[in-house]
Amino acid sequence: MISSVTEIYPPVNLHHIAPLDFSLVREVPDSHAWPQLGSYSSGVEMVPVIDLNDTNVVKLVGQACETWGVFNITNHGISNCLLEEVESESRRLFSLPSQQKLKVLRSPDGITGYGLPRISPFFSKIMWHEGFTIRGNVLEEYQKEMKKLAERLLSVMVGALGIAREDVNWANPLGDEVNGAQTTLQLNSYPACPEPDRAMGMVPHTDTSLFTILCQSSTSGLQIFRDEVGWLTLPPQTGALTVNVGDLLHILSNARFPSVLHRAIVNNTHHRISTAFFYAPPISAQISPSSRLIDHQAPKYRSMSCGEYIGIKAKHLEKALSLVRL
Ligand SMILES: O=C(O)CCC(=O)C(=O)O
Ligand SMILES: [Fe+2]
Repeated sequence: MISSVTEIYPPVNLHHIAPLDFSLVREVPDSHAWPQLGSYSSGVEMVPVIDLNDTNVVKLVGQACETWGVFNITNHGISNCLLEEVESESRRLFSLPSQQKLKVLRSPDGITGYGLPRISPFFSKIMWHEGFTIRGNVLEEYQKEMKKLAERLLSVMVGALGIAREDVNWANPLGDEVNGAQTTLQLNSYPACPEPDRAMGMVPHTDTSLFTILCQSSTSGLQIFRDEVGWLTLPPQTGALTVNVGDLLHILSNARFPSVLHRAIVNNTHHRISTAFFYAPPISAQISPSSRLIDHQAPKYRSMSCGEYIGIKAKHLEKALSLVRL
C-alpha cells in the first residue's frame, strides 16, 4: 500500500525541475516557446461570485460546481491583511537570487521545494513559471486559515450533493497528517515575459485535489476552458478567492461536479503571483462516487485509494479520469 506521496511520483529529469534564471533572459528561448496559444476572450462571461454568508450558499455552490466548476467566494474569513502578507512573502522568496532558490530545488522524486510544475515532463516545451511547493509549517497561519475555510467549503459541497458527512469521514479537523485531509500550498510565480504570446505560464490541466482555493492577487492570467466559448480569462477580484473543482470531487460527485480545465498565461509588464491551496483526502482514503448518488444512477468511476488515483494522474495526466471510468 502507498503510505506517502513521495512513493507515488516517478523521478523527474533535472531540466524538468529547475526553472530559468529569469533575471538573465531578454527573450523567450526556443525551449520555452510554445506553439500558438490560441485566441481567448476576456470578461465576456463572469464566473459566479458567492457570499459564503448567503443563506442560499448550499444551492449557489452546488449550481456553480455543476455549471462552471469554478467560482469566486467573498466573506470567506481570510483577512485582506493576511492575503497581502502571503503575497509579499511570496514576492520576497521569488526575488531571491536564483542560486539561493536552487538550494531548495525539489528533488527528482520529491514533492516539496522550488521548481517547475510537476506536470512538466509531459511536455516538450518548458513553462514560464517557477514555484515553491510547501507542506508543513511554513506560512503556518495562512495554511491554518485556509484549512478551516476548506472544511467549511467541503461541508457546503457535501450538502449540495445531498451526501452524508460520513462519506467524507476523513475530513476531521483533528485529523493528523496521515489520516486527515492532505493540504498543499503552491506559490506560483510568472515573471513578466518579453514575448508573452510565445510563452505558457501553466499548461492546461485539471487539479487532482477535491478542490483548490486560489488567490490570484492583482494580475490577470488565470483562464478556464468553457465549451462553445473557449478560453475565458478570470480576472482577479479584490478580496475574493477562486475555488475550482478538482478530479477527486469529480469522482466523488459521480461527475455531477466536473473538474475544470484551466491554465495560466503571462504578460509583458507584470510579475504575476498566485497561491494555490490544494485540499484532498488522505492518500489512504478510498474515493468513489458517493453511495447516496448512485442509488438512482450507475457509478461512473471505480473505487480506489486517493494514492492510487494520484499515481494514475502522475503517469497519464489528462487521461486519468477516463482510465478509472467504468
Ligand atoms: O496561477 C494560476 O492562476 C493557476 C495556478 C494553478 O492552476 C495551479 O497551481 O494548479
Ligand atoms: Fe491548477
